[in-house]
Amino acid sequence: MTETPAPAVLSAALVSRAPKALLHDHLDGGLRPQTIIDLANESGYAGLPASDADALGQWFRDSADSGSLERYLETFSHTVAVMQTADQLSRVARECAIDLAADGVVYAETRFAPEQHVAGGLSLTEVIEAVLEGLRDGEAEAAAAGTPIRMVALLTAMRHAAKSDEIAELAVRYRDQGVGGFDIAGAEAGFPPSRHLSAFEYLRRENAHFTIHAGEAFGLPSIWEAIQWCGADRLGHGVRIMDDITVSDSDSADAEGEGATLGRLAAYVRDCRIPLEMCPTSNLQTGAAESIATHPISLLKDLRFRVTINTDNRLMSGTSMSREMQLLVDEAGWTLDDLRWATINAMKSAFIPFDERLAIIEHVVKPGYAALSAAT
Ligand SMILES: O=c1[nH]cnc2c1ncn2[C@H]1C[C@H](O)[C@@H](CO)O1
Ligand SMILES: [Zn+2]
Repeated sequence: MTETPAPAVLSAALVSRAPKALLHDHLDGGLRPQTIIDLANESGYAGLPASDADALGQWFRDSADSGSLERYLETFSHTVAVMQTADQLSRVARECAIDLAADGVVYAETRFAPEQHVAGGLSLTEVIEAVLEGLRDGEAEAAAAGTPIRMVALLTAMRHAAKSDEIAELAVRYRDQGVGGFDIAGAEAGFPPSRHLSAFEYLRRENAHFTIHAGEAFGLPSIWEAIQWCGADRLGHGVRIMDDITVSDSDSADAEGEGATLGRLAAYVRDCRIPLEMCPTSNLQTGAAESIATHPISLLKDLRFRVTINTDNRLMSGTSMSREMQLLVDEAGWTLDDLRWATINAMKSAFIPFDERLAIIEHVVKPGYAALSAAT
């Protein structure tokens, strides 16, 4: 993005200090392995594939590394199994806020599907309230530790199920209490966004925000429906927008994206500044991309799409915001200016009011990057 030469190396220490904004992180995909073990022991869940934290973490990473979204999603049965009481949900949410803050994340939206957490007898509202309480506790602890973070929850409906109307209503009911918006997730092929049209129409009537997982395991029709039928504010992943971009020969798009031609849908996404919640490591695991070096995120950055960097599932991908950023620096040549740009993109696209977004950009993100630039 910049004309100035990139520093030779952006060290891990420097990247970890950079302020970060995270729009796409699943609460049930980010548990600490030791917490899963603790909660399984306390609740009597006997289904874990390993009893030692390191081995369990490795099991999640390996099992999620299958090249298939459907198989990737199977690993969530273990995390969801230990998120069925209010205490369990609050603990996971509190630790999510603390872990993200310790990684330099200053603003995060974490998403979860309330309907997956009622097997232990909780109501949907009890699930939501337990998560919100944990997020508030985590924010307070992070602030006390000198790493303030603003946490927002997104409510997800599972796209194969039929709860989206109810979950959308809850997203509206809790919007002034820490819920920023709505999402649909789960297997994409065979479950187009338009299945949940009534939920999206309701949210639009209510002036509420939503994002849709689209263009991850399925291509342009899914992205097109998400935007043009459903009216999504943002795209979860959206990596397959590449199917509507022609690069004249594979190496010819230069650092400004010259040499690339956009189809109508890609042009619309760029023209309307529709944010892309991109999750590089997750895409390698589900087969949506081949390598970090060739991941579409870099071409989309050069073409000035509204690109953001995200973790998706920190447990399944063994990742963090710092790691995702560092991979882009080391393997795709991203600079500190690029990281700053993507962070501001994310803040501009956040599901909090405009004045609050601006305050974080002006008072946290820009000064943070200025201090890092001065240090390089
Ligand atoms: O990357 C993803 N694509 C589609 N669905 C996903 C992805 N990561 C997690 N999920 C699902 C599994 C979780 O149980 C659910 C709610 O967070 O969302
Ligand atoms: Zn996701």
